[in-house]
Amino acid sequence: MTDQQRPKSVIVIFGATGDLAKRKLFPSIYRLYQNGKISEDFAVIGLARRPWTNDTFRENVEISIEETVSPATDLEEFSSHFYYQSFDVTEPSSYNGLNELLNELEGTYQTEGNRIFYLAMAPEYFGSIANNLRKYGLKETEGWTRLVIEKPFGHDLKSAKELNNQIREAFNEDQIYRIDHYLGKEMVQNIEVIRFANGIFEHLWNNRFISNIQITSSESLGVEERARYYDHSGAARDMVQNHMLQMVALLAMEPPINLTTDEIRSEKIKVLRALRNLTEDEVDENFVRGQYGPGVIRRRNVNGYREEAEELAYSQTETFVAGKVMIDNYRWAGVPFYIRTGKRLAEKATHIVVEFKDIPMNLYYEDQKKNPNLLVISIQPNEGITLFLNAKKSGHGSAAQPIQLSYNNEGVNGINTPEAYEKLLFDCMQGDTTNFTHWDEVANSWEYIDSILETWANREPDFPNYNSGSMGPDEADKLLEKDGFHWWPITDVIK
Ligand SMILES: NC(=O)C1=CN([C@@H]2O[C@H](COP(=O)(O)OP(=O)(O)OC[C@H]3O[C@@H](n4cnc5c(N)ncnc54)[C@H](OP(=O)(O)O)[C@@H]3O)[C@@H](O)[C@H]2O)C=CC1
Ligand SMILES: O=C1O[C@H](COP(=O)(O)O)[C@@H](O)[C@H](O)[C@H]1O
Repeated sequence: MTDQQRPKSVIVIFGATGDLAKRKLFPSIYRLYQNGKISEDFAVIGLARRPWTNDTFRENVEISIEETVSPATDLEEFSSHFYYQSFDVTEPSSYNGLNELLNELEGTYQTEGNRIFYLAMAPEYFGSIANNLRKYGLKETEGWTRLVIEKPFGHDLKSAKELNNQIREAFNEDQIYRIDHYLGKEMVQNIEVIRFANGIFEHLWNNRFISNIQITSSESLGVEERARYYDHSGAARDMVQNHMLQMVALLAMEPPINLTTDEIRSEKIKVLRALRNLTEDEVDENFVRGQYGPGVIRRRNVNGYREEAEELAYSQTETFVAGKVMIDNYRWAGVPFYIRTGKRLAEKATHIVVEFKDIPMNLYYEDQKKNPNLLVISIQPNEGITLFLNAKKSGHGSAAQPIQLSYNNEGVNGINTPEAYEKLLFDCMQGDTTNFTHWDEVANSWEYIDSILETWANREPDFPNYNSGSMGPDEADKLLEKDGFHWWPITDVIK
């Protein structure tokens, strides 16, 4: 990439003293810089209320990178591109000051007027920030302007629509980048390639050959420092409405006619529109929620959710969701997509298991034990694909045994690395919205989740109902047992 081709811009981070900026955004920008993916002509403006100076900000940026990226070199030179402005988003006069700083930096760095506004703040501010950016002329530039919005995008369909209307008054859809960091994960992006670049899978990828699909995203961490946000959200809003349903969409979509953003998004939207909305009884039947109690994780005693912070003492918020998602279309009629996600589970891992239907008669297993073929897509911590087949047991006789064909994607990224954010920030700078969610995806996902949340709001949960260190409440296992299936173990098959 020549310097001319590298994206140039000023990145304005609202909420630059916060957790997301520290853990994901600064390290991502650094990795782009380190790998020569952004031009030397870049600047970052950090905004938040606390009275930091440029020096304090740069020191914090350097610390965050030292903690997350290795090796970290040239940190001083890198952090000299970072500027801080004490800024209260609720105070309109702040925006004039920001405009001045932007103009000044655009003179110092040849960023061609390109601006990214990254909203790494509580969602209640998103609408008014977008509006003020327009009102105070910050969008008027010779280059492009893009708005990156963190999740959660609304609290339900109604609030998401209101928020979207507010943002759309100031920005066009093609300027809005609604981030879902799962779409930046290497193996999530690989789902499309595995499906559409392999004849052997695509022919079998339907209700005639697949019995069920399981998606597990388990976390061993608890709520950590985010109790205020999380208790207002819960696992259904925090993980299912976005990351889990995005994975369902990628697994279930039809092949797009080409790889353009519009065609890919349009196929995903069709899947989300085909999700079977549930009646109250169906929610009871097909969805399970849980909240963690105390327990042991890797030989360490951990608190229950209600003991994590004072304000959680009587919380009714779910930290676990398992569900059976049905897609009412020609390809998937009758195939359950089981999803499962939760905090304080036995381990941190995200896996997809595609279980193929069994052969009509099994000649090779004396005990008639069934070993269906499985395709496992390992998303994290290790990345890869494993195909479980049956093959002859060595030696005499014709008995069969399960074997695995594995591909280990060498670029292991580990947990909690900025890698997904790095890719998405780069896409944003290139103007590529493919791996960001379109409003129609957000709206259809909310419509599905709303019916579940409305049912739950009318039921008193019996919490806590799973021990930390387990894989969630027993009901989550029963959900599959009723259909004659079971969760395949999440233990990483890719070593
Ligand atoms: N942290 C994470 O892992 C993830 C976060 N997100 C989303 O990212 C966003 C940010 O989350 P996170 O970083 O964890 O939140 P934090 O609470 O850590 O940070 C919030 C930031 O907003 C600033 N802020 C608060 N009020 C104002 C105000 N009136 N004017 C200006 N700045 C203000 C705070 O700084 P100050 O107090 O100095 O003003 C701080 O920098 C949220 O939407 C969250 O849902 C999404 C996925 C993961
Ligand atoms: O968006 C979120 O995702 C994280 C899990 O992300 P991962 O990349 O570590 O799998 C989750 O912890 C957090 O609660 C949620 O807001």
